[in-house]
Amino acid sequence: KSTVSRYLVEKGVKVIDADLIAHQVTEPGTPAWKKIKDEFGSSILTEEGAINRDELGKIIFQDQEKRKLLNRITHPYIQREIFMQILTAFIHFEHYVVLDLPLLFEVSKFTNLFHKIIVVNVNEQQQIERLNKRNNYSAEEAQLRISSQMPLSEKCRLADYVIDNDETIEKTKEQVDSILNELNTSKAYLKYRFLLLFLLFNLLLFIYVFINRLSRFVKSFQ
Ligand SMILES: CC(C)(COP(=O)(O)OP(=O)(O)OC[C@H]1O[C@@H](n2cnc3c(N)ncnc32)[C@H](O)[C@@H]1O)[C@@H](O)C(=O)NCCC(=O)NCCS
Ligand SMILES: Nc1ncnc2c1ncn2[C@@H]1O[C@H](COP(=O)(O)OP(=O)(O)OP(=O)(O)O)[C@@H](O)[C@H]1O
Repeated sequence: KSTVSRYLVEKGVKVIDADLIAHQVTEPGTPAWKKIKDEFGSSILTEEGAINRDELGKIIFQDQEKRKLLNRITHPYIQREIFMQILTAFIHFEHYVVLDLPLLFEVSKFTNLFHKIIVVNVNEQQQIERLNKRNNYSAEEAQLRISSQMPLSEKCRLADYVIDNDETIEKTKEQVDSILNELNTSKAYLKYRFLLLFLLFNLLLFIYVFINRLSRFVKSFQ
């Protein structure tokens, strides 16, 4: 996913990266950081007080309940930030945004809100080898991470587009280009814009009603 997202950014596409947001919302001193520290103890902190991501990863990828606990702590903050970035993109008249979401199918109930879903597919052997090369994970550690998610084959079945990332990055980029060409010609992204207009209208309506009620409340004391 990240390899495809980096290429999309090179092409000028607005990409919202859930992993990056997950790192940001768990910075030292954030509400999520405090909750993680309270629930998992200071043993998962570095000497500087930051989340020791390797240590926490070891815990949660071996223990489903602890992974669910971490998800319950972090996902509300991640989702809120994702929504804010979508709204910002809309206000900046972005035609569309790409959400880089590792757990779209596992945690999101709103897959139908997405105009198109793209899954980056790779065979499991490649996945393990690349994780080993990038993160120095053992085959077992890589397997634990892979098993913590929906099987890629299932995600491919649910996708509108599947990018086959088994071969060279150049071949992957060619597939991205053809999807972008198809997307840029489709008018269906209007669905996204309508939805955000609707959300913006409701937000403005809520603010108007709230101010109205507040002014009447204040007057009642005069
Ligand atoms: C466990 C943590 C500390 C490990 O950090 P680390 O820097 O090693 O990994 P990073 O955050 O870059 O994630 C790398 C990949 O791990 C996988 N992954 C991360 N969190 C999860 C999870 N809760 N469940 C399944 N897979 C996950 C995803 O494929 C992700 O792309 C971190 O992943 C985390 O805080 N996870 C909880 C928040 C989360 O669910 N993030 C996923 C995207 S929203
Ligand atoms: N086609 C490819 N050929 C060779 N290496 C690749 C290819 N695609 C990705 N890689 C490398 O494999 C590693 C994992 O790729 P990437 O970071 O894109 O995966 P990811 O889906 O974002 O993984 P995660 O879910 O763990 O964040 C990276 O080091 C990346 O450079």
